[in-house]
Order: sequence, then structure tokens, then C-alpha cells
Amino acid sequence: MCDSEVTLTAKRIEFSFLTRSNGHKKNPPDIGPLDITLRKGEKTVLIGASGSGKSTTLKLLAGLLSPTNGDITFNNMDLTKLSERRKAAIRRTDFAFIFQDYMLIENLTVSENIALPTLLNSGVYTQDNVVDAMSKVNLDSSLLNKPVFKLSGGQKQRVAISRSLMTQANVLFADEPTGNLDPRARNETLDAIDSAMKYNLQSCLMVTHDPIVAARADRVLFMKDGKIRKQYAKLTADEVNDILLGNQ
Ligand SMILES: Nc1ncnc2c1ncn2[C@@H]1O[C@H](COP(=O)(O)OP(=O)(O)OP(=O)(O)O)[C@@H](O)[C@H]1O
Repeated sequence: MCDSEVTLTAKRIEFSFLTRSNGHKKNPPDIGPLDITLRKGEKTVLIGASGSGKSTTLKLLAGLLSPTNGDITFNNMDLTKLSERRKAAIRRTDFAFIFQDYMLIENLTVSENIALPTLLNSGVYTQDNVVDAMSKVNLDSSLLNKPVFKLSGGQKQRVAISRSLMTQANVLFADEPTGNLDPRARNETLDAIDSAMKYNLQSCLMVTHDPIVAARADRVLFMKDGKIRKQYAKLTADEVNDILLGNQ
């Protein structure tokens, strides 16, 4: 595999919660050692039981947590060696995030939410740029000046995805992006991610419990007790279901 096909790669990363205590009752599994490569044009999904370490792994690859061992290479930089400040700058300019509970600024308008990271990056933008980013994820421009709290869950996720188009992020990190959505809004969100990948995003790493979501990924990594136990290319929703139920 040549490097030009890779967006981000994590090698032998490990992480332990044991030195931290924040009221979590169960003994969390140590994460890793694990390897993950996010390839250009690919959507990679992490599946596995609750507590298997999916969200923690996503946070490690996004530089939101620091591994105790291993390295994470993005654009020829080892994220594990960078200062918190530099990592925050990379998260703002090169990474984009969608979470189950949206994490948008509810009192700001759609337009303000979409443009905010661009503004923070001291970038210049026009309303046409925002409308263009919205149209690519099927958001009508009539929503431009609506406060986000008035939107449906599916629309909120598409606001977050269009924000990634504004900043021209390379990697989208999505933690249960469809967890709060009905099937229709789920499909609209998945279509929006596919569209963002077509226009701009290089790679997507997604955590999900939903076999239908996992069935739309290019690669599925099955996690158990903090480790990647199996890796698959395209799977059907039934196959994902069987894996999650331990039938495969
Ligand atoms: N800050 C923390 N301190 C201590 N333990 C934690 C912390 N965050 C998560 N954990 C524990 O680490 C383990 C892995 O958590 P993680 O959220 O990565 O799992 P997950 O596979 O994403 O689970 P879910 O599907 O339920 O979100 C869990 O047992 C969790 O309770």
C-alpha cells in the first residue's frame, strides 16, 4: 500500500484508564495494542458490544486522548508528539466531528454553526460558500438563518457534515451519528456523509451499533475488550448482526 492512499494511520496504540477515576463503575478494558489505517475514499466503521472501547479508540485517533504507547501519523506528523494546542488546531482545520448528541451551538443559526470553525481558522467565507456546503448535504437554503434548536435531529447532523465541507476537513470522526435518529433521518445522514466524501472528505471513521449503518461502510472493524478482533471488507446488515450476536 503506498502512502498516498492513506489519510491517517495508528500503529500499535495502547491506552489505559486505570490511572484515571471519574466514577465509572466497571473496570474498563485496556485499549490495544491496535493498528488502524484510514485510507483515502474509505469509510471505516468500528462495531462491538457496549464498553468494548469503540469511542475511546475514535478519540485516540482524533487526538482527543493521548495513547500511552504507539504512534498516530497524519500528514507526516506524529499526533502523539504534538502539543495540545497544535492538536486542537489540527482538529479545527483537518478533522470534523459528528456526535450522537449533535454538539452544535443550539442558539446560533445554521449558517453561523456551519461557518464557525472557518471563522476560528481566520478564514474568509461568503454566504454562497455556506449555501454551497448546505446543498451538498441536501439542506435547503431556507434554513440558513434558523436557530439550530428548531431543526430536526437529521437536519442537525447534516449541519455538522456541511461544516466539514466548509473547512475542507480531511477526516470525519462520527460517534454514533445516527443513534438518535429514525430510519429516514439515519439514511439522510448516511447519504450526506457519502456526499461529503465524494466532494471533499478523504476518510471517515465511524462508531455505530446499527448493522444498517455498518453495512454502508467500506471496512468494518469488530472490537472486543479493547482490541480489534476481526476486520471485514463490505458486509451486509445481516452479517453485521450475526457478528454482533456472536454467531460468526
Ligand atoms: N473517562 C473514563 N474513565 C474511566 N473509564 C472510562 C472512561 N471513559 C470510558 N470508560 C470506560 O471504558 C470502557 C470503554 O468505553 P468506550 O466508550 O470506549 O466503549 P464503547 O465501545 O464506545 O461503548 P458504547 O458502545 O457503550 O459507547 C467502558 O467500560 C467505559 O465505561
